[in-house]
Amino acid sequence: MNRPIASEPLSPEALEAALRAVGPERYHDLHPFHDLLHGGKLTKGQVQAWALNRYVYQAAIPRKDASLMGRCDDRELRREWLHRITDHDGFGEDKGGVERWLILTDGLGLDRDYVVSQEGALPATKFAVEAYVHFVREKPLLEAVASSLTELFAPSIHRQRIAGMLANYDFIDERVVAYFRRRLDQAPKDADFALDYVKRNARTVAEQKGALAALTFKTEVLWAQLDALHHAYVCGAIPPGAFRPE
Ligand SMILES: O=C(O)c1cc(C(=O)O)c2c(n1)C(=O)C(=O)c1cc(C(=O)O)[nH]c1-2
Repeated sequence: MNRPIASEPLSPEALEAALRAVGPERYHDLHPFHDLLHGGKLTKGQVQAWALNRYVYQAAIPRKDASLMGRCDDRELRREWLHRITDHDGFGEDKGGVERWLILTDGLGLDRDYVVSQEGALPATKFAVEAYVHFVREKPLLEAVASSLTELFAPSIHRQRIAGMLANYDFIDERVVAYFRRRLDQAPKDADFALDYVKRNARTVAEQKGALAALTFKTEVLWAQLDALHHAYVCGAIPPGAFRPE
């Protein structure tokens, strides 16, 4: 639950504490699908399904960041936000995070064109991811920034994933987990900047409630994707047209 905000705005420190408290209650590291994934309990086909669906999220991140920049009058914020797009799409020699994700799906034996086409992704994955892009495009800028704050909680799940998947699956190697190693450096810088921005700019009770609600919304975007994976690939209710492991 979000901490209730009374009639007085929180201090920046108390707001930070309230934002950080969302993670232990709602972040997707708590989802049972992640226990299965990191604990080596999935078949290769189920891991393929996760990677192929998660590609939809990866591919949308630079679009949502471009949306955010497209509506931002603050040059300093744009300067700081810009590298998020190149982190994923690449710049010059660096082919970027989307390419590293495709190295992961290549390593799992998935056909690149099929992954990139997103044809085999679950309906709920597409809806959840697109809801995030729309949220960032349409909500107040402060809430758009706050919705990225799940990244405060990402390094710990990336560390768990690297260690768990390397230890538990013979089809996972360093090349496949390179995406997550890179995020260990990138995510904390992004999250620190976004947190500082939210603390400086969420001054009224309404703005602080909006920031907390944005972060909660984002945890739901992530949770819904894992619910869909669990339903389809653990419970076995694969929707028509979605990827079917061999
Ligand atoms: O593997 C994960 O659990 C995870 C979570 C998140 C997140 O919390 O949104 C991101 C990422 N990874 C990630 O790799 C990434 O590039 C990323 C960007 C964003 C964002 O909202 O801008 N979240 C995340």
